[in-house]
Amino acid sequence: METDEIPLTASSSLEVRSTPYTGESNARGVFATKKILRGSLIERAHTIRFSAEEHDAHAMKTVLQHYTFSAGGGEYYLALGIGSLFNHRDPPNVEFRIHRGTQTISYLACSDIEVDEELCIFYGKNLWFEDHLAAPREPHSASTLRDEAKIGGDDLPFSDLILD
Ligand SMILES: C[S@@+](CC[C@H](N)C(=O)[O-])C[C@H]1O[C@@H](n2cnc3c(N)ncnc32)[C@H](O)[C@@H]1O
Repeated sequence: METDEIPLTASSSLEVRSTPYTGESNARGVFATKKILRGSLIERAHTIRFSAEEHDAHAMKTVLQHYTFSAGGGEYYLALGIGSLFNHRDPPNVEFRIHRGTQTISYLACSDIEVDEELCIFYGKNLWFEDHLAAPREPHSASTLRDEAKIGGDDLPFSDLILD
């Protein structure tokens, strides 16, 4: 197989595509190539875990600060593979959970996802970029799955996590 024929992900239902709207030089996002049903496990990413000291002294001074999941309690996780490529949307169509024991992060569909739809997680309310996927808010919208499941606080970069 020629190099340019090798797909950017080996998954049969996901594809990494260019997302110029995010404004980075090599902007990417994760898209569905098949319909994904609510509740489906999309990905289980292995991670690199590091401490608050390592985060504050090193990671937060680099681009890694935009990729790091904070689990509270001085723990930070960098997801490997496509786990670091989900863009932000509120409301999201993907929820994530950090599994401390296995140092993994799982990503689950929290709504049905159509072919060619981008898969997005919720980063939290304090964003460090202009949100190009922001949807106009209903004044009295019903709570989402995320609101019901929320455990983290808004002081965390990613406040939508569920720990085990
Ligand atoms: C964890 S990375 C996501 C993957 C990233 N797009 C890439 O290609 O490496 C987070 C970065 O993606 C961009 N991003 C994510 N969601 C976005 C959104 N809704 N609107 C604009 N930029 C977004 C921001 O630049 C943010 O710092």
